[in-house]
Amino acid sequence: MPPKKQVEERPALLGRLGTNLKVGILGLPNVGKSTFFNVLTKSEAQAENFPFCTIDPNESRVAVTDTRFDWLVNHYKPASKVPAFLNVTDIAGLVKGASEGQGLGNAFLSHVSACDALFHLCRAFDDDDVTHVEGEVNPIRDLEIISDELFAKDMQFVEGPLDKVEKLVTRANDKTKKVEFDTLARVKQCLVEKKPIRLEAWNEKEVEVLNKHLFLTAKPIVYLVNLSEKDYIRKKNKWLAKIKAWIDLKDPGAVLIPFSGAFELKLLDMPEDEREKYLKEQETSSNLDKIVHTGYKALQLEYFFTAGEDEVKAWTIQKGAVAPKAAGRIHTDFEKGFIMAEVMKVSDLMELGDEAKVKAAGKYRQQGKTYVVQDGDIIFFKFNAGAGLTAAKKK
Ligand SMILES: Nc1ncnc2c1ncn2[C@@H]1O[C@H](COP(=O)(O)OP(=O)(O)OP(=O)(O)O)[C@@H](O)[C@H]1O
Ligand SMILES: [Mg+2]
Repeated sequence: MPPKKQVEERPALLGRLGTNLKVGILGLPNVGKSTFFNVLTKSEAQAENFPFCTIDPNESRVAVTDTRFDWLVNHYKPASKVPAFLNVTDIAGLVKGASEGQGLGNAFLSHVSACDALFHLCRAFDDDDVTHVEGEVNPIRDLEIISDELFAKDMQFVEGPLDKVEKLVTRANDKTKKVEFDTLARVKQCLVEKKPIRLEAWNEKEVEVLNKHLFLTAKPIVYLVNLSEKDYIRKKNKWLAKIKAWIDLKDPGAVLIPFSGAFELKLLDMPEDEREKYLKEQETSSNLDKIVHTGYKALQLEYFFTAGEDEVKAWTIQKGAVAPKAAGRIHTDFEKGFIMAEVMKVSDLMELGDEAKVKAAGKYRQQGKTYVVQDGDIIFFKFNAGAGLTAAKKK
């Protein structure tokens, strides 16, 4: 007998389609979420020492720093420069029982649902003046509380659709719903086992089903630990190793980044020269850039550049986007009339010094419709705008 045809295991992206994705800040009340949001996005959301200070979500965006972008700006000296941005949402604190309506309950969870990845912020700083809703500081317990609420909410989400599709498959013998039924049944099994949906391997058809539901435990998480300034500078805190062990066990592969709201607030208030002197003295640096990069990556976003004397710009795309899709970011006509993409790597340009040398080295390539755009490509699109061949102006 010939071997059974295997289901194609192509990696497919879990989550919403599009480039306007956002990271939400998740955590118990009063752990420093708004403080983090403010120092990150230079905003002035209310961040005071009382639980449920934030009720409605605050949204802002922060530029993604990139030395390659800076190099291009320095090289082309363009009239306009536009980096990539990370969209960030500060959400209300979640408490034990939120999935049953405690605290802000379901309103809160719908704010989480509207985000595509999460910064899970937990508190590891001691300060008797800052109220902890659970009494004393214990980030492991806090991580468990939040994680349990997300599992509980997903269980509520899956039960209705699973029930409905189960009836169609088992009673009405509707074969077209089989994949949906199997997928949702596996979702339920994951939740029973307390395995986040994001950790399970799904094929493309299953991902399609999952993306209709956008479960909370399907969203990637970056763990941030809010430390006192002193602990952040000395890179020591009694909870860090325990938190790392918890993540390795419950969410293997996820990233942990230490952070300090108090330290970042202090930096923000300093004039630049003073800040530099202080950082040198303390032999430390801010982790905000690293957090932004990690959040952007968690959203499965990347960018290509267009670069010229008019403009240097980073265009956000979803990982794995093919050239016409990327062209469509600039203008829908670029996608519709796509002919080819002329591509060079920013690393080649930086290494060789200018475009002519990149061309001479054979590293300026023409790519067709199936080309998967790579992070850091510099692209010049050619497209047909109906009345004949037009080259997209280098912007
Ligand atoms: N690393 C830190 N060390 C000491 N105090 C901090 C630190 N980070 C934040 N705080 C303080 O903790 C208090 C609560 O902060 P914040 O309002 O940012 O929390 P929140 O998580 O947004 O709360 P809520 O859920 O109520 O909106 C504030 O007084 C803030 O200054
Ligand atoms: Mg807040």
